[in-house]
Amino acid sequence: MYKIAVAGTGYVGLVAGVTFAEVGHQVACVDIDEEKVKVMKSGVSPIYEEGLEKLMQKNYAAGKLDYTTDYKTAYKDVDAIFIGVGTPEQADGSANLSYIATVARQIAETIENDCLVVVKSTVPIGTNDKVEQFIQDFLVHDVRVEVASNPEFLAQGSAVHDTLHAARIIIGAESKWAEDRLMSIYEPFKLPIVSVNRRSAEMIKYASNDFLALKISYMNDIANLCELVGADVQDVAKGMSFDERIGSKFLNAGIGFGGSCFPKDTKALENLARQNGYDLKTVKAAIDVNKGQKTLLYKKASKRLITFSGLKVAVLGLTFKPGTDDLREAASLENIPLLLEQGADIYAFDPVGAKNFEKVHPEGPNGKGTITYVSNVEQALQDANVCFVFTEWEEVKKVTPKKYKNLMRTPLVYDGRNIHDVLEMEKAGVEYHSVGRPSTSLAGKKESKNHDFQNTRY
Ligand SMILES: NC(=O)C1=CN([C@@H]2O[C@H](COP(=O)(O)OP(=O)(O)OC[C@H]3O[C@@H](n4cnc5c(N)ncnc54)[C@H](O)[C@@H]3O)[C@@H](O)[C@H]2O)C=CC1
Ligand SMILES: O=C(O)[C@H]1O[C@H](OP(=O)(O)OP(=O)(O)OC[C@H]2O[C@@H](n3ccc(=O)[nH]c3=O)[C@H](O)[C@@H]2O)[C@H](O)[C@@H](O)[C@@H]1O
Repeated sequence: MYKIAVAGTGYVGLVAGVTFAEVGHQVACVDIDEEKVKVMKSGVSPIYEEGLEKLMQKNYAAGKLDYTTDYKTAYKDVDAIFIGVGTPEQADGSANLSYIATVARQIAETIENDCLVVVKSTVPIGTNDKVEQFIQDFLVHDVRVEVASNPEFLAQGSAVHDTLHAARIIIGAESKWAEDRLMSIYEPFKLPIVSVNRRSAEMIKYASNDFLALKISYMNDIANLCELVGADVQDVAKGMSFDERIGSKFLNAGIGFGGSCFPKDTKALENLARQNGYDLKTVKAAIDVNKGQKTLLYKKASKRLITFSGLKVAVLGLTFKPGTDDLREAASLENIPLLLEQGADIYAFDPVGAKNFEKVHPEGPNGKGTITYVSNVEQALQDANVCFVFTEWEEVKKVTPKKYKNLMRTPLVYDGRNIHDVLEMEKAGVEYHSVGRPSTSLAGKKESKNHDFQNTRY
C-alpha cells in the first residue's frame, strides 16, 4: 500500500485517485475548486462517469480516499504525487503548461519525504524533464524527488472501466528507483506494463491519440468521396474492418471528432513539430479534414432550406459523444450558434448534456432564435421542420423511421452520426441525409450518366 496524492480531480485525476484507492492505496485527491471538493465529500461525482460515484462513496466510507483543497497537508509526506491537471490548447495550438507549473511549484515547496512525482496529464515531449528541473530548483526540504511520465488512455464515458481494464500502462522513467516505485503502485491492477524513457512515454500518448484522430479523419475524407462517387462509407468500413491490420474500431464517419483531447492533441503535436522545424503533414491533414466536417450537414441543410428563420429545429444530442456530459469541442457548439443566428427555434434533447450547454449559452449564443431544452426525443421532434442528429445516444438510436415521419411536420433528417438505415428511412417516407452514404431518393438521387470507364485502363 502506498500513500498517494493526486493533483486535479477532473476525468483523469479523479478516476485515477478513486481506482488507486479501490486497489488498496491510501489516496488524497487535491483540487483548487472548493465547491468541487465539497460536492465530492458529500458522495457526489462532479462528472458523469458510469460506476464512479459508487466507487467514490465506497472508498471514502472505508477511509481510503479523501478530497481536499489543502495541498500542503496532502503533499507533505506521500510516496507519490500524480499530476492530472489540464493542459488546454493555447491560441497557437501549443499546450498551456501553467497548471502543471503551479502544481510543480506547490510540490517543491511542500514535500518533506522522498517522493515520486508522476505526470499523468498529456504534455509535450520534454515537459517531464522541465518539471523535474523546476521542482529541484524550488525544493525547500532536502529530499529525493524524481519525475516519471505515466500518460493516461481512458476515454470519457467509460473512464472507470478503461482504467481498471487498460490495454497497457505506460511508464516513462529515468531511474530504477522511479521505475520500480511506479511499477509497484500499478502492480495490484495486474495489467500489461510498458516501461520506456520519459520522452518516449510522452510521445506514445500523442502518437496514439493522433493516430486515432487520423483514422477518423481518413474515414471522413473517404466518406466525402463516397458521396461523390455513389459508394456507402458504412459498407466500405465494414469491408475494410475484416482485415485485422485495419481493425473494426474508429472507422465511423460522421461530423468529425470532438472532445477535450483529439482536437487539442493533434494541434499540440503539430505545433511541437513546427517548433522543431518539421512539417507533420499527416496530423495537419487530420486537423484540416476535421475542421470542414463539423458543419458539413448544416451547410447541406442550408442549401436545401435556404433559411432556418422561423423553423422548428429538433436537435438530438449536444455532447461530443454519448456517455458523457462533456461539451468540449462538440459539434453542437459549432452548429447551434449558426442555426440561432438564422432565427431557428431549436428544441434540443440530450439525456445529460443540456445543463452544461445552458451554462455555456444561457440565453442562446447570439440572442436570435430560441433554444428550448426538452426531456425526451418525442418533444424535440413534435412538429419539427427539420432534425439534426449530433450525438448517437441510445435514446436517439432507438428513434424509428416511423416516429420521425409521424411526429415531424416535415420529416427531414440530417444525421451526423450515421445511426439510421437509409432504406428504412426511405420506406417510411423520411428524407434522410447522413455522411458518406446515399441520401434517400426523396432527396433526389443523382443518376450517373458517365461512360468514362470505356476509356479507363485497369
Ligand atoms: N479527459 C480525458 O478523457 C483525458 C484527459 N487526458 C489529459 O489529462 C489532463 C487532465 O484532463 P481532464 O481530467 O479532462 O481535466 P479537467 O479539466 O477535467 O480537470 C482538471 C482539474 O484540475 C484542477 N486544478 C487546476 N489547477 C490545480 C492545482 N494547482 N491543484 C489541484 N487541482 C488543480 C481543476 O480545478 C480541475 O478540476 C489533460 O492533460 C488531458 O489532456 C488524458 C487522457 C484522457
Ligand atoms: O486523451 C484523451 O483524452 C482520450 O481521447 C480519446 O477519448 P475521448 O475523447 O473520451 O473519446 P473517443 O471515444 O475517442 O471519441 C472522440 C471523438 O471522436 C469521435 N469518433 C470516434 C470514433 C469514430 O469512429 N468516429 C468518430 O467520429 C467521437 O464522436 C468523439 O467526438 C481516446 O479514445 C482516449 O484513448 C484518450 O485517452
